[in-house]
Amino acid sequence: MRQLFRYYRPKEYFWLLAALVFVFFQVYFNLKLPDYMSEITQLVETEGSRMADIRANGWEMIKCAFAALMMAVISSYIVTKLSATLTYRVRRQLYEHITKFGMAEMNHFSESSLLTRSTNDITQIQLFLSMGMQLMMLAPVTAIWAVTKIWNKSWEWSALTGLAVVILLAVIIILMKFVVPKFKIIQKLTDALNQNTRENLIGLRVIRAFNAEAYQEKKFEHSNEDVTNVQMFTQKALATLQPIMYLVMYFLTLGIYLIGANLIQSAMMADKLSLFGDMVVFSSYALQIIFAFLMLAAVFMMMPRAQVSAARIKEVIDMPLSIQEDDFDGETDEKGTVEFKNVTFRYPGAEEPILKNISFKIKKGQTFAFVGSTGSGKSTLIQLIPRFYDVTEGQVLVDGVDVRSYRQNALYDKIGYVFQKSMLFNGTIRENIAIGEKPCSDEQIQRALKIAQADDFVARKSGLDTPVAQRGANFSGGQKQRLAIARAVAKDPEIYVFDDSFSALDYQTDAALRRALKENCSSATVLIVAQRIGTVLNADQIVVLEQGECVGIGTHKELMETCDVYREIALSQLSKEELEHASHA
Ligand SMILES: Nc1ncnc2c1ncn2[C@@H]1O[C@H](COP(=O)(O)OP(=O)(O)OP(=O)(O)O)[C@@H](O)[C@H]1O
Repeated sequence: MRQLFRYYRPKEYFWLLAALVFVFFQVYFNLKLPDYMSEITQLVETEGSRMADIRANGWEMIKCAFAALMMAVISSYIVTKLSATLTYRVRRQLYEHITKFGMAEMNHFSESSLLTRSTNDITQIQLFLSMGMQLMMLAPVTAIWAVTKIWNKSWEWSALTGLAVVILLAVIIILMKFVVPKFKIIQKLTDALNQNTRENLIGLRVIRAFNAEAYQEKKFEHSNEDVTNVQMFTQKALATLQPIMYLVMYFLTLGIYLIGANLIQSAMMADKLSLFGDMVVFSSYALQIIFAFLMLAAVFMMMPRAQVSAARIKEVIDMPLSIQEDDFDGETDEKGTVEFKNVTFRYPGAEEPILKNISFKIKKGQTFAFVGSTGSGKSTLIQLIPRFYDVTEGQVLVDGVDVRSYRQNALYDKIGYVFQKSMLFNGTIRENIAIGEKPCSDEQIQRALKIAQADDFVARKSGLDTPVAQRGANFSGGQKQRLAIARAVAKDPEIYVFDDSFSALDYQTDAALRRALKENCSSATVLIVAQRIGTVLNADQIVVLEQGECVGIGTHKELMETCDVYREIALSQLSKEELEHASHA
């Protein structure tokens, strides 16, 4: 929690100090009220008092109460503003750090946990700062001031007040012992609940199609019940605090009046009136002290929850980045080359390597295709080029330079990566295609759409201004793929990486798209991961992967003669005649 305060700038500490001064005056006015009460009581009890005096004291009381209210409003305003500023900055830093996360960090936390941490956990902190900071100032000032006011009155009254405070503290400590450990559990369970809700919403159509509502609902109910049970426990425990507090307060008032009655009875006639006034004042101050301790208790109740949240946020902010960028700006003599040198790769935490000792070099303008059975490591291999993961052994070089030496942006500038699952963002087609830092004119976008065979269906909709729903929900799978390809083309990169990006296209569109790419982007290097032999057989070189090992590199013709795995894949898709024909074409 303490570390959160480093997000404040020096001038904001001044505002904190100002809030403290306002709180100080608020307490001053609050604690002046019983003095006037005592004055009024004495005037009422004294024979021959003037009504005007009583009214004047009453008027002073109103002014004091109003002044205390004003001070409270101003200090709340300052504290609320300061807490909102701090949480804004924490949220921004959290977001900026998360955007630099590699896949390893994303897998470590999971998306839903990062979402909970960026929203719910930050709200906990904001709640604590806005309410807690105020109470933290108000409580000690009130308690200390009120104690000094009653210090020199009867010791019996003071002892009784002390006893009430001790009882309250004991109750609070016992409650905290039970409740605080549950806060950590609540945040963890909220993570799980969010994950469940998110999964259910994203997979709603699958759930319906498979009549799996009952099953998913049961899973959801389970998470929901877990959170509810723990929350019920904490709420029930905390709910006992209020009645106990009132009980202690009533007994304290009763005790003060009982002691007061005895004192008045045994006092001289002349002292009786002033003792009565003291009793009224004392009971007011004693209640203020009890309230102050309750406020502190509220702070201590809120603090552990906020501490848990702060620790969860800190865990993300302090997470070292597995991908540390270097400072090479990407200016190279060699252009458009990709080289793998004895690359071995193991996923973080996995025992077995997924890629074993892979080596090849792609020259500028060449097309390399990667084939192999599912799970053979094709996607993993190409993910090493933009450094989504770092190699375990060996080197990946782009334009002759190790990818680890690049500034991330400089490396990304060279690569147009089209993912296996096309990702479109809420907005328009124009915004989705001209998404990068480089400015992109409408002509460039239209050209990219044409190459990606997407111009027809975009024109049939509302052109570049066609709205795109979240995740591109208003487009078909093939349309989404074409838009994702157009996004890469508009970037005009040196190197294209297509991770099974033609799978949702029909054969005709697939062929037309590859032809258009060849005609318009002939100088670009292309890497294609594909399942269809038809997509890869015209590639300059085909790399065949089998369980993470490279079992063949060559042209379609060469591999048909030399590589059993390739021949098997090819023959499972096309007949001998078709393959013969394709090889000669
Ligand atoms: N994030 C990950 N963490 C751990 N293992 C992973 C991860 N992603 C993939 N794998 C494993 O790595 C292996 C290779 O997966 P990869 O996605 O590279 O295969 P692929 O050849 O592209 O398959 P497909 O053709 O089905 O897309 C698989 O066994 C998979 O289980």
